[in-house]
Amino acid sequence: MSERVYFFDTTLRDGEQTPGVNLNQEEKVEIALRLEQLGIDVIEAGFAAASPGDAAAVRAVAKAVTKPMVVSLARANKGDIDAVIEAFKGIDNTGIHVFIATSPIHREKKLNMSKEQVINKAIECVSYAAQHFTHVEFSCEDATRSELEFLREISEKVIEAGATVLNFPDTVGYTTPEEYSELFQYILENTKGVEKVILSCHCHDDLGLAASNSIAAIKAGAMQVEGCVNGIGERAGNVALEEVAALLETRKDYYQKDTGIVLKEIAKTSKLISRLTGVSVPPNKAVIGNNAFTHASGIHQDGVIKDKSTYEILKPETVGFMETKLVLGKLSGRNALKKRYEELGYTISQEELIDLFAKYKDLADRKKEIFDEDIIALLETKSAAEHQTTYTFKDLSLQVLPNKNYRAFVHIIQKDGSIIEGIGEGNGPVDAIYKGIDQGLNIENDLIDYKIKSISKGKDSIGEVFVKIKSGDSLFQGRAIHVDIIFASASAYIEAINRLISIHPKYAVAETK
Ligand SMILES: CC(=O)SCCNC(=O)CCNC(=O)[C@H](O)C(C)(C)COP(=O)(O)OP(=O)(O)OC[C@H]1O[C@@H](n2cnc3c(N)ncnc32)[C@H](O)[C@@H]1OP(=O)(O)O
Ligand SMILES: CC(C)C(=O)C(=O)O
Ligand SMILES: [Mg+2]
Repeated sequence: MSERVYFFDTTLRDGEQTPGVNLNQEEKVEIALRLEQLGIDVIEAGFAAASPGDAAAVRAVAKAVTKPMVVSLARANKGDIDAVIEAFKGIDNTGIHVFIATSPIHREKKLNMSKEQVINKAIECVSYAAQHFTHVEFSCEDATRSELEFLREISEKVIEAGATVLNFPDTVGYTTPEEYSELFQYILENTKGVEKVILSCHCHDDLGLAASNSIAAIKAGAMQVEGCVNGIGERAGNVALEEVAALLETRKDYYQKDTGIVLKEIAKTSKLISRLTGVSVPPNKAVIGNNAFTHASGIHQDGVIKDKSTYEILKPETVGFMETKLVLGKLSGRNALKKRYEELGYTISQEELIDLFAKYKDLADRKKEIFDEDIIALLETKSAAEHQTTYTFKDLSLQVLPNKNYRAFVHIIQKDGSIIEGIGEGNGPVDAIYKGIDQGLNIENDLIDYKIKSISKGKDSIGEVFVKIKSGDSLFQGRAIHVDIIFASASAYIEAINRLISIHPKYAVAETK
């Protein structure tokens, strides 16, 4: 049978210790209500002794939620404990979290206390707290740099004094999965009265091991895991609770643990906390990052199109995200391109796909991100090419003249494959190019309109050029799209000229030139 793991969320206390984060009462209440939806068992709402504002927020949170137990942190001194008692006066389902450091470094350098003094302080404070609360968590701060025997000794004493939860924090993210699991095994095997309490783990991520250490503790017998949504917290942060929850769900086959977490609430909770704390979620963050369910490479995209389980161990819907995403880029393959066209409502044959894919790769080499507008534009390029009549733009080069004018050398391909060169000078590059085309093709017309706009997003967006030319009373338009707007400008102009010569007898000769 699966055992239950309790989730203790300290986003509102340790999470608020993230440099630069400051949550007011309203924000704490809003987050707490979300945490309740997420199925958190215990919410640490703050540190009542820290300020009158935090005491008020802790109280407001306790009044706002109904299901989770709400606790406040307190140092091992009467003043801090009294602040918690005061904050929770008259509110049910509240508790206290008392801590004192146990490691030699903290005892000697910070507290200036002997082992005996630390134990006596802990007993005195836990006893006092237990007179006011039925839920009393006691934490051995910096447990992972403390002597195991001392942890056992203080644990036995605080259990006797009335502690109901014992927490062994890896305060500075120093431990490793093997070592942390040995700590829990040692406490479980050697501590008198341990069967009466819940053992808890609390991991910081200084060496990137917070999730591994938490899961090792759970495997070794910890029944409660403490952490913050989005992994925020002091320094490198606390373990990201959503990672532990997703792991226990995904690997239930191995860990066989139940939790009260409503996984589909994860995305909403993460977004709210990111917004209210101002701490953004890195795109590659496990479970909640923007890229966590996004596939970018052709081989992976092909696999996911065939069956999502090839590259997804967790469904995005399970944790409240909308869907698996395939992003088109330089590394995508034909199958992903075809699927995107289909999603956009275009039916593409295999032959068309071969042609489009070549153009797509050419575009992807030039552009960082490919948007839907880009691939639709590729289809349009294709149909423009099909309509192509007499002339096609080949290439050009530009010179800046000493008088700041431009000289353009334009190469145009005729239907029979021969190349025409035109040379033109103008006060800008497009002016010079258009004069070069006119000169090469010996065609007179007036440019009536020239418009340019970007089709998709970003600095490397595709440009669309629209031109209108006039010959006699007739107007002819041309349109072209390309990453290079100079190329697009020349192609659009030549397209307009193709239309002109196709209906203008005067230029019929031009076709056979
Ligand atoms: C591992 C953790 O995350 S612990 C939680 C950390 N969170 C916070 O500190 C946020 C809230 N803190 C605060 O607002 C302030 O630090 C307060 C109001 C709690 C205390 O402020 P001050 O009284 O000015 O003390 P200050 O913060 O400068 O120093 C801490 C004092 O508490 C003592 N102390 C530290 N931990 C404990 C403890 N668990 N039990 C008893 N005393 C402790 C220190 O030795 C120091 O004592 P000293 O003044 O005699 O040297
Ligand atoms: C107060 C304790 C539980 C803590 O946050 C830590 O040791 O990291
Ligand atoms: Mg902490």
